[in-house]
Formats: sequence, structure tokens, C-alpha cells
Amino acid sequence: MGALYNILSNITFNNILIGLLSLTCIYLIHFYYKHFTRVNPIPGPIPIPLIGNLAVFTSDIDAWFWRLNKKYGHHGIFEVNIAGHRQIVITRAEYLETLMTADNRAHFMRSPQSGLFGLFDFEKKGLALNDDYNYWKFNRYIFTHAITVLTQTDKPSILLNQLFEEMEQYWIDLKQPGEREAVIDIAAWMRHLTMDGIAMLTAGKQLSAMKNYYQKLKNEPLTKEMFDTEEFVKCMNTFVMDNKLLFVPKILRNFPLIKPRVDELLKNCNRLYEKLVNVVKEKRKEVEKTIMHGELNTEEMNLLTSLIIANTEHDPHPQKNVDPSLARPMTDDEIRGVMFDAFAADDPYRPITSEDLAKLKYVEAIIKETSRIRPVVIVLSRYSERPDKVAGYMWPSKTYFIMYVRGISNSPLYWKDPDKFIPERFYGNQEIYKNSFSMFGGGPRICPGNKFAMIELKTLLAAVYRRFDVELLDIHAPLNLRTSMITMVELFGIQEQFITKCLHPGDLRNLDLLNFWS
Ligand code: HEM
Repeated sequence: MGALYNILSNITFNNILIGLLSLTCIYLIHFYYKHFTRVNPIPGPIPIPLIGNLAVFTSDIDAWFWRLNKKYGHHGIFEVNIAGHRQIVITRAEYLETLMTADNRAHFMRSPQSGLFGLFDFEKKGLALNDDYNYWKFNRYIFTHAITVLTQTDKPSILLNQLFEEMEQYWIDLKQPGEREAVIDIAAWMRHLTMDGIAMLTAGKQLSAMKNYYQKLKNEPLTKEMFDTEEFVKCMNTFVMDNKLLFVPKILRNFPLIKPRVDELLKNCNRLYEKLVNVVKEKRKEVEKTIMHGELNTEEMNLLTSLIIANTEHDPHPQKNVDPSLARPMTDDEIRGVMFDAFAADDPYRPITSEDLAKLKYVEAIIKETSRIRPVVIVLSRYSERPDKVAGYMWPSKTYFIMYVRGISNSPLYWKDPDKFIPERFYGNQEIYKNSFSMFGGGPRICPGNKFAMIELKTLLAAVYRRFDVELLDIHAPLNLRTSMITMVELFGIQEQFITKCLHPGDLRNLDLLNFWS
């Protein structure tokens, strides 16, 4: 005890400083030693310890990947480092085969829970960020089943037609008397319409997001309902755009510049979770009541009801010979996780029927060509659980892979004149090079909402262009896109503080001009 006291009392400030510097030096030497002796060294920017490549956090991810692909992507593979994790970026369609194969158990997972993921309760919840294989499989199984049942009905297109009609009325009303045209922020309207649609389809619940947005544009006095809905839309938007923070290494969580942003995102997420869990609880009570009165109408079910009764004795579509670990009902929190995914998954009237939709092949080609040039999801990630050969190299387990979807779908290797907008590429019997177009990803984690999303996109595109003559307000204005986990048109207004800032259509820059057909 005395010796220890002697040692401690002789430590000076200089000793502490030297100690800290030595530790930092050892860490740096260790980091760069590991970097320069890594398995399969391939080209890529040199990482900074802890952070990796700083550009991930400071610049637009889409523009960053585009630049890196031009510099390093020629051989079909390069590497980056995100928050201390080496990531192998694949830029050739032919190298995706192994990562996209449905039964290759080596690459089922998207990424292990690292960075700050643990704070946000994604572990074991939902699908998109769920990285516990067994829980993901359970959620995926129930969600896919529920959404498949829904998309086999006419419900999604009937609902979208109704929503479009509602939006149309607001647009016409926003037009000044005597004018033939109005300036409309299409991106903001589509976001509100999507929120209304998802709320209706998932929970059978009126969110009135469009109505409230319209009232806001009309400068009508705030009601609690308007405030709650706009807050929900704003919270979702904040999560989708600010989720880069999830990759910040745990050790930096309390750093002065990072802490307030993480706290804000966490507060934001918790607000969303609370709202969603309340919806689930309410719906569960309602379902229990209808079951008690023998009134459960399985024809009229929405996604939430399907999720609540899945694997219970009231499930109208029980699956046979199911792995017993998949045969239990979902908890409220698990349902909340799946609903969160459905809301966060972005995309954006004689009513258009499902037969009409099947015929709209050219509209589908336009959607695909737009998505080829500017995919919503520019990169897909996978994490290997076992050693495997990818892009000609043997990789150990626990390797992170990134499939650079935007680079591949714009590569002259697979597309003639890749910069040109040619929907005909997807029309008729044109051959598409395997894995060179992955709008909805591929393999076991392919987007389970893909059919629903296509119905939504086709219905809305056809409905808007059937009724309106659409022109860009400024054809030369740059595309106002922002990429986090997904690429979106930047929304004006929703990013702002709702109470302090109310926008008039005239305030909006870079928007769409609609000439009404009168
Ligand atoms: C234009 C619309 C959409 C696009 C472009 C899109 C695209 C994607 C992509 C690329 C993935 C990753 C797939 C992979 O890793 O291989 C994904 C995953 C997912 N999407 Fe979509 N999606 C859209 C709409 C939707 C909708 C409307 C829903 C729900 C109703 C949805 C639910 C999901 C879920 C839950 C996942 C995670 C699946 C998993 O990890 O197992 N998506 N989506």
C-alpha cells in the first residue's frame, strides 16, 4: 500500500502526458500496422484511426462513392473504412453473384450491430437493421406473409386512388382564383401522401398528413392534431436523413460535437417508437374485441391486424410445416419494429385498377430507368459469417461488403449510353445483364415491399400525369438530393421548425409547376 502511495504521489502532469502520448503512438502504430498488413490489400483511401474515412460523416455519401468509384473502381473492387471497419466495395455485376445468392448462408446479414446501433433498439427488431439471424428470419417470415396477402388484393391501388383524389383537391384549392397553374412542392406532397398511405395500409388509421400539410400551407391555425402529425412526419424524416450517426464508434458517443446530435436522434426515435407502440396496443385491443364478438373480418384486414393475429388461432392463413421457432405470435415491440421499417422505407383517378396497373408496362419502364440512373438505395451491404470467395479473392469471415448499386447500374460495361434516359431498356424483351440492376436489392434480403412499392409508384405516376400537365419550375436547377441510407429529394419545410416556419408555395425553390388542364 505504501509503495503504491509512493509511486502515485511521484506522478507528475508530464508523466501523465507522456503516458497518454505513448498510448496514442502505440495505438497508431498498431492501427497502421494492421492496415498495411491486411488480407487482400486493394486500392482505397487511407483510413484515420477510429473514424475510418472521414468523408462518410462530412460529405454526401452518394457523391463520395461516385468519386471513389471513378478513382478506384476500374478493377471491380476497392475498399473504404467506415467507423473503423474495413468495407470491401464491389463495382462489377458479375462479382455480386455470391453475395446475392439466396441460399448462401455466408452472407445473410447486412452488418453486425456496431457503432451506436445498440442505443436504438434495432437489434432483434424489424428487418432492415435487424442483425440477429434468428429474429430477422422470424420477422421476415411474418412480414413477408402479411404483405404478400395484402398485395394480392386490390386494396393498395384503391387506397392510392383515394389518396390521389384527396391530394388533387388540395392542389386545385391551392391554385389562386383565375390562375391556370400552381407551384407545388411535389416531393413534400408525395412524402405526406406516402405517410397517409402507409398508416392506412399498415394500421387502417387516418393520419391526415396531407390534410394537415395543406392546412399548414394555407396558414390555418395550428391544432394539436396538425402538430402531432407533422411531428411524426418530421421525426421519420429526421431519422431517415440523420441515420449516418448510427455508424459513429461507441467510444465517440459522448464527444461534444457528437453527443447532442445522438441525443436528439435518440429522443426522436423514442418519440416514434412510443407513437407506434400506442397504435399497436390500440389495434390489439380492437382486434381482441372483434374476436370476442365473433366479428373479425379476415377480408378487411390491414397489415397491422395480420401481424397481430399471425401465428395465433385466428390466423386465417396458417402456414403448414413451419420451423417451430417461427410459429409464435409477435410482441408489441416486434410489431413496432416492423411498422417502423414500413414507414422508414422510402419511396414516395376513373380509379386505376390492378388490371390497368398490369398494363402500364411503359410506366414501369420509366420507373426502372429512373431508378437505374438515380437509385433510391445506392449501396447494399452484407457481412460474411463464413470465409468465402468474392471478386476472385478469398475473404475471411466477418468481412463487410458493399455492393455499389449506383456505380454498376451506370456502368458502360453493362449499359449502352448509361447517362442517357432510355426507358426502352426495360420495355419488351430487352436483355438486362444479371445483377446490373438492383432497384430492390437481391437474395434473401431483397426488399419485401417491392410489389407494393411498384403498385404505389405506378398508380401515382399514372394518376398525376393523367390529370395534370407537369413542368419543372426551373429545368436548370440542380437536383436537390441528399443521401443517407437512402437517396431522397430534400424536403423544404419539414426540415424546418414546424411552428416557427410556415411555408407558402411561392417560397419554395426548385419545385414543380403544374399547369391545370382547366
Ligand atoms: C421505391 C420504393 C422502394 C425501394 C426502391 C426499396 C428498396 C429496398 C432495397 C434496395 C432494400 C435492401 C435489399 C437488400 O439488401 O438486398 C430494401 C429493404 C427493405 N425494404 Fe424496401 N424499398 C422500397 C419500398 C419499400 C416499402 C413500401 C416497404 C414496406 C411496405 C419496404 C420494406 C423494406 C424492408 C422491411 C426491407 C428490409 C428487408 C430485410 O432486411 O430483410 N420497402 N428496400
